[in-house]
Amino acid sequence: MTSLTLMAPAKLNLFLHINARREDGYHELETLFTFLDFGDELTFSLSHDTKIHITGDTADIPLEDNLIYKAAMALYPYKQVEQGICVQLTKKLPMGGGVGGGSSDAATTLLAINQLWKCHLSNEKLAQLGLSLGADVPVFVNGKTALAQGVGEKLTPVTLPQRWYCVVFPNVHVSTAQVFTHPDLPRDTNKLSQHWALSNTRNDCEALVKKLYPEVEKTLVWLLKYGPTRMTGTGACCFVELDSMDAAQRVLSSLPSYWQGFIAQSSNISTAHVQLDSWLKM
Ligand SMILES: C[C@](O)(CO)[C@H](O)COP(=O)(O)OP(=O)(O)OC[C@H]1O[C@@H](n2ccc(N)nc2=O)[C@H](O)[C@@H]1O
Ligand SMILES: Nc1ncnc2c1ncn2[C@@H]1O[C@H](COP(=O)(O)OP(=O)(O)OP(=O)(O)O)[C@@H](O)[C@H]1O
Repeated sequence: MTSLTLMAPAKLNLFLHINARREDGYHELETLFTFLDFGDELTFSLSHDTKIHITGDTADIPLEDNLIYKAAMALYPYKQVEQGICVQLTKKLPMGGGVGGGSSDAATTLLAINQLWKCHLSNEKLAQLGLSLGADVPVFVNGKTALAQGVGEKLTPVTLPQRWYCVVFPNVHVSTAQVFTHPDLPRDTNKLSQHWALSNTRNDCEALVKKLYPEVEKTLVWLLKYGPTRMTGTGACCFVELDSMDAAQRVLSSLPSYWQGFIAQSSNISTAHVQLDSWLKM
């Protein structure tokens, strides 16, 4: 088989605690990742030459900066076939939105090309290669709901109840590096590895991002009418947790037209992995 279509699902950080800043500037954190059944769509096919081609919704990202390209390049030394790869991207996740779109695209690319180029690398090796592309890539490669520690690479799988979410993108782009280098970011939350309820946790970036981007605060205040609310990652997306698809749909229907949003159900296994398993059984 020479082609494969997989989702690159969104993630939510159900909480994000920052425990310390390391010598290299990266932060020790504890965060609970869940996957959503909504994401970008990527179709991979072997190319007629030896190059890496990306078509579709590539926005204005230069080819060499695209995380899909970087992921393909990371696998290039392990390639066991002559051909290169064509990747057709349908982007549904807001870029720099805190839902991990770029990292998820990179992880899905590693999983797919590992098969098409017959690299035969384990998921552990793919996660290790992925970590150099972004702190969130390993959790997407691993594909299981997890508590992440370290800089995001030490993963402990956890099983969470499936819930519905309405995710809102407030139309502001938050730079992850700006948040992590800001002097006002709290960096001394104590480690916590149980009592993960939304009510017992927080996102340590939220107060700072609300201050820097009032639109994020406005979004959180609006969502709070409907249920427990939080920002994901370093923002700007915010989510509300709901009991049913109908409840999530009601929130989305009332969304002011100047914001974008989507609804999705959480899952303990990433859709990319479910799809890859079915492809392998074909
Ligand atoms: C905060 C999270 O969104 C939680 O899911 C991620 O850990 C960020 O993941 P990401 O966007 O893939 O992050 P990277 O591309 O690896 O890093 C972007 C920037 O964030 C900062 N960064 C990131 C992760 C981390 N544990 N500590 C950091 O200080 C660094 O300044 C880095 O230059
Ligand atoms: N395929 C890609 N899709 C999205 N962004 C990409 C891609 N390739 C490179 N990038 C760059 O990576 C940056 C971060 O993208 P991403 O969507 O992962 O951010 P994010 O949702 O904030 O992630 P995180 O929560 O991991 O910080 C973008 O601003 C963009 O310039």
